[in-house]
Amino acid sequence: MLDEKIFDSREALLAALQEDCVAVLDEALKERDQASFLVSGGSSPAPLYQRLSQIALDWKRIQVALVDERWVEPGHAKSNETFVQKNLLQHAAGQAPFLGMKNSAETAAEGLAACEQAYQKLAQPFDLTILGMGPDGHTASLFPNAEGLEEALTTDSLCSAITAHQSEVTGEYTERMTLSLAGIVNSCRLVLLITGDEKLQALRAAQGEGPVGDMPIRAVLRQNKVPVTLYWAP
Ligand SMILES: O=C(O)[C@H](O)[C@@H](O)[C@H](O)[C@H](O)COP(=O)(O)O
Repeated sequence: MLDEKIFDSREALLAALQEDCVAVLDEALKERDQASFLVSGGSSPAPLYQRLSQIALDWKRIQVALVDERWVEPGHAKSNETFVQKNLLQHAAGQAPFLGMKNSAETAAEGLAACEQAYQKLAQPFDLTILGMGPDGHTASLFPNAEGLEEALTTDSLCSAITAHQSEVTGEYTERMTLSLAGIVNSCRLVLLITGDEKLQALRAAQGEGPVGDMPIRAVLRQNKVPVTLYWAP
């Protein structure tokens, strides 16, 4: 079941989503010592993170962690860790403890056990997870028919290693670490943040019939464990 919040502009979407994120995190901090906030990379969430970074939340009690990562070193232009450091972990949010996915292993598959061990220490279930979606129907780094996708959709672990088929969407960085489906639904709230008509059309296609493998976002849309809220603007 997808709760849809449709906005006339990205500005209106960002204002509403910022407010909703703050409310969820604030509420979590009232109930527990530590909250956990799982964040995707990509271009869509950048303005949201920039807004949230300025908000006076009790960030030192909010564990920020990645939804997925390209298997590149921090500092690399395509590193989600660097993207989150630059866009979210600034100003007030600079106090937040951060957990990335990239470690010293040669490959994501070799780094999986250490990543899993670290992620198991996060406050669970995650209080809020921000997901994006590509026009190919991927979310996190669950890419269509990727190597490791079947495992990522069935494992009980929080994390999975994926090798995507190279496409315009993946670019050359096809080796990924990602939350598994179990990791994604190990959240109290899921936000799906997409903009533009192309992605809305892709979402509508994903809501139709068809194999999860072709559009992995379908696994998130078809589960009924965690509420998913769509935030969309043109
Ligand atoms: O590592 C990544 O790129 C993201 O985690 C990925 O899953 C992203 O959410 C989608 O690709 C949408 O990205 P855009 O918002 O840039 O379209």
